[in-house]
Amino acid sequence: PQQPSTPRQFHLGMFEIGKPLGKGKFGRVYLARERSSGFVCALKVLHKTELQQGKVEKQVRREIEIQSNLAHPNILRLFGHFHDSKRIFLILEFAGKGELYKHLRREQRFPEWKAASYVAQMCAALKYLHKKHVIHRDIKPENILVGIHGEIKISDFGWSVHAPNNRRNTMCGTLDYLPPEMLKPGKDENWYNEKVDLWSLGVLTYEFLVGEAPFEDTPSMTQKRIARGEMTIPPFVSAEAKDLIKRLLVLDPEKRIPLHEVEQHPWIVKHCVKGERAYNRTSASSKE
Ligand SMILES: CC(=O)N[C@H]1CCN(c2c(Cl)cnc3[nH]c(-c4cn(C)nc4C)nc23)C1
Repeated sequence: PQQPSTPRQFHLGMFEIGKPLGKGKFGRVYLARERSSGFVCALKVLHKTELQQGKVEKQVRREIEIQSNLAHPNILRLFGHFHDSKRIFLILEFAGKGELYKHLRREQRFPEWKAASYVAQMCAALKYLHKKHVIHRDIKPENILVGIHGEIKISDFGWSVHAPNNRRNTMCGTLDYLPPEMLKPGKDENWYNEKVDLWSLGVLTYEFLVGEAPFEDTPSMTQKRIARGEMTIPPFVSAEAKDLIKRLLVLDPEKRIPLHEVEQHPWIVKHCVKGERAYNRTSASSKE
């Protein structure tokens, strides 16, 4: 009988392991090729002992559960997972142009057309996530990869949760992207919703255009500046881009510009030429 296209069970012997692609907090990622189909992927290897020591097994289980059920061009696919006695293996989509933050550091900052294109793609991905009541909660350049055609893909769902979330979470890593409502732990449980990703999208937009995060400072100063929404946008940033950043970096989560308005924002529309306008432009130029 015909072998099913996506076998239920994966195991290490099915893969030819290639060069190391890099390492995350708890695992290394290798280029890999599935022997029978020749399919190229990224194999993330997590060591069970490290996960136990880091008390992140639940987080990894959640990352697997959430990312396995997502299928969107701007979200890195998790095709499957398997484990042996010592390790857990995640079969991930391979992003041909690697980590976005490396491109950002190399280019210092992105031209407005490129930043707007990336923000529009982030919008599409976040709309898809929020429709499924998934909050990513860790949107930053380090968690975004670039596909072979220059499209961006959100990766690392280690911090994502199903909304509404009212669990106490200890944060690690940079504070730069945390929204104010996640900084001041409420008397009751930490209550926040999808709108935390809107704040992070604002920080990301700023960092794409300026080359550094808006509240970057010492950790204690960063917390203060986030809580007060204290940031300055340099004069080389266009008025439209400044307007969008200001509408996303709003202290009150309910007052942040919603995703469908972000994608209609003049700065996004101006730079993300839709099909027909692009067509008219090329047909017009061919008449010249
Ligand atoms: C937190 C984390 O896992 N970070 C990275 C490591 C590599 N990894 C990749 C993952 Cl998970 C998927 N695809 C990748 N492609 C690359 C890459 C491509 N080039 C040309 N250079 C690199 C590097 N890396 C990946 C995710």
